[in-house]
Amino acid sequence: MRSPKDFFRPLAVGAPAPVREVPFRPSRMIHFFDPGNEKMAAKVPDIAPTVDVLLGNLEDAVAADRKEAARSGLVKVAKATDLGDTQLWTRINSLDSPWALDDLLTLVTEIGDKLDVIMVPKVEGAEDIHYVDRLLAQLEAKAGIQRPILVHAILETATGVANVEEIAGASPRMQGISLGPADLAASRRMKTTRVGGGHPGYLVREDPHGADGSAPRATFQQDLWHYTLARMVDACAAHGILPYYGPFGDIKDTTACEDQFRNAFLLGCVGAWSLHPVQIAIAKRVFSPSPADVAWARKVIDAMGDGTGAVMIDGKMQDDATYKQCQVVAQLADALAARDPELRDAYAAAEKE
Ligand SMILES: CCC(=O)SCCNC(=O)CCNC(=O)[C@H](O)C(C)(C)COP(=O)(O)OP(=O)(O)OC[C@H]1O[C@@H](n2cnc3c(N)ncnc32)[C@H](O)[C@@H]1OP(=O)(O)O
Ligand SMILES: O=CC(=O)O
Ligand SMILES: [Mg+2]
Repeated sequence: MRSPKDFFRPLAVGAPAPVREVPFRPSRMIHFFDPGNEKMAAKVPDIAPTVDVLLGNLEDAVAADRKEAARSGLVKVAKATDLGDTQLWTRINSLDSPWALDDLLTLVTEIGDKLDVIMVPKVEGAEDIHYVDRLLAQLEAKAGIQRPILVHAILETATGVANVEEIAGASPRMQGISLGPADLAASRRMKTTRVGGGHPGYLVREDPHGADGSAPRATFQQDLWHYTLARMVDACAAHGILPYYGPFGDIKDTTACEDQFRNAFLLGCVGAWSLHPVQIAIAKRVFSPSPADVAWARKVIDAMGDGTGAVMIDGKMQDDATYKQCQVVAQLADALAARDPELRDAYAAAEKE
């Protein structure tokens, strides 16, 4: 572990100074595309303005013989496209793969000034982040990059979950963590073959009831991911970085996708991955607080003055804690409204009601 005194020193001579606070930029959906797939890459100029984050994926879902095409495709897209204020991220290959080193060498030297965040898969502990941290500093110095590229970890191994707190605090570059339910299920030897979401077998059953205890008993499906997500949210909040739900693989089941995303939103996540264009609008809807909730939050903030004491609003007690809850909602709304004029108008209209 670096001494707290040295934590914010660049890790290579000539590298930019680390950030002291993770900038909060809207990232309701991290939209995955395969930069080596010409059809998908051609859609980037149209998709970019509709998403908060565009991510060129180099890892899983890109076949081994297409890894180099994906890497060079991302360089091409980044150089050719003006993304405006949409962030550009990449997911590199895992650190034990034959491709990760070249991913970092190529991307930082060729398009490091355009990349906001590098997503690192299968992070197991702080040592993985330390490795990427130092290498990025060396490459940033070599390429003359002026602002540090941030790092995002995927939580998708049992060891990673066991070490999530140290991962979250491993470097000032840490921007956030996403839950990776597919690899995590495999790593834990869970018996689901789905990418995220629930499972009909993971349930609790109502107690026996009726005259002889034989009445039909309701079952309630439970959330397989609740424990990990909650633990990840706490680790992120404790270290001032951002938590995300990851992929939902049943593209056709837009209802269950929305439910899973909403659980994550309510629990503290700021966004989720969109794997297909149909998931973009779902993430946008879910990870933007509703106009009614924003109007309520502002009403409480106004009524609470300096935030101390207690007041009643519409029969509900408000005090310092609810004031802080409402500030979370209002601050998120302000950040999203600054990026999204439609949302800004919806929030303004709801406040007038
Ligand atoms: C499991 C753990 C993980 O690691 S998840 C992250 C890794 N996986 C990914 O990144 C998957 C990304 N998504 C995809 O590859 C595709 O969406 C998959 C799921 C294969 C479905 O593709 P396909 O069968 O073409 O769907 P479709 O016919 O409904 O597509 C309609 C048009 O939309 C396009 N499209 C599809 N996905 C994207 C995308 N992510 N970004 C941009 N465009 C996309 C398709 O190319 C298709 O275009 P067109 O109408 O034929 O011109
Ligand atoms: O990479 C994501 C996952 O779920 O695995
Ligand atoms: Mg994975």
